[in-house]
Amino acid sequence: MSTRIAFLKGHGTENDFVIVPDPENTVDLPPTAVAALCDRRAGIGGDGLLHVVRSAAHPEAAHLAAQAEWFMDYRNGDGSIAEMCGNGVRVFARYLQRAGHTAEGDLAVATRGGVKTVHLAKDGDITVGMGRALLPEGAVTVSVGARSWPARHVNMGNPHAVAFVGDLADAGTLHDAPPFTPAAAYPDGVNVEFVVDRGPRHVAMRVHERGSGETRSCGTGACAVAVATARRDGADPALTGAPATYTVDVPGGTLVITERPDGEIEMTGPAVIVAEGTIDAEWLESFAR
Ligand SMILES: N[C@@H](CCC[C@H](N)C(=O)O)C(=O)O
Repeated sequence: MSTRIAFLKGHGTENDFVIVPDPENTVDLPPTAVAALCDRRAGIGGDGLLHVVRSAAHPEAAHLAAQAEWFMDYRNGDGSIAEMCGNGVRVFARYLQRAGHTAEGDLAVATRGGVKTVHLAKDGDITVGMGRALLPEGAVTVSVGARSWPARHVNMGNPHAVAFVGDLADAGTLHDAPPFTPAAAYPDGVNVEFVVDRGPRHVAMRVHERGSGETRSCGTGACAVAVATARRDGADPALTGAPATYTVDVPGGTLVITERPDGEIEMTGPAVIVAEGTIDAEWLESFAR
């Protein structure tokens, strides 16, 4: 009988993840294996994968072990690595709570984008301290077909380009990554958000994610959108001295983002575990080389 590897499936506002609990970092997960697991027809299916590892057992996180017991080794659906995943970190925390590794209250999670503090309510939404946004200078233009819009750079640990459009349908099918001018603006790729207004401090977005394609939500993207919208609205908390809270609708639900005058950003949203099972290790190993 072949060995089996545990997995779970979860989502946050329908940004969905394969979760692989691997406390001692013994499961080989090269990009080909991650892409196979995330394949929606031939695998389990997901926008990305959450590899749950003790920080002390992972070479990229061992230096953070004193601050955070667990490391979110996040991978995009194509197997590429990203610095941070805002929906993923909530689902990661929900898994740790369900597995009995943490209780309600505050939990520190190590990510490639630094240590994040997650606040878990018993059954309710989860709030994450997402850190500060960086707003690099410079302009880019994002295009869909013959139309183009200026986009704002916002870095949430990972790169985002935020474009305000007249209608979310303007983004088209988003089957492919929208092109940029200048083309070399994002040598490591970028997540692109298209945004419309819904009301006072209330926007809606669609996103094309680096490494995953169009997804139904992106937590870091929603934070980038809230930050870019606050600057557009003249509501930059560093200038007004008042927190700015935005409701961001995504195709898979709603996220609430608050930026404080010190620049710290909090995101609140749901996180749900929907299934668990086992992966055939022989099948997975067939993608390892
Ligand atoms: N969906 C995530 C972001 C995942 C990483 C992104 N695709 C990247 O490559 O930067 C989120 O909820 O933040």
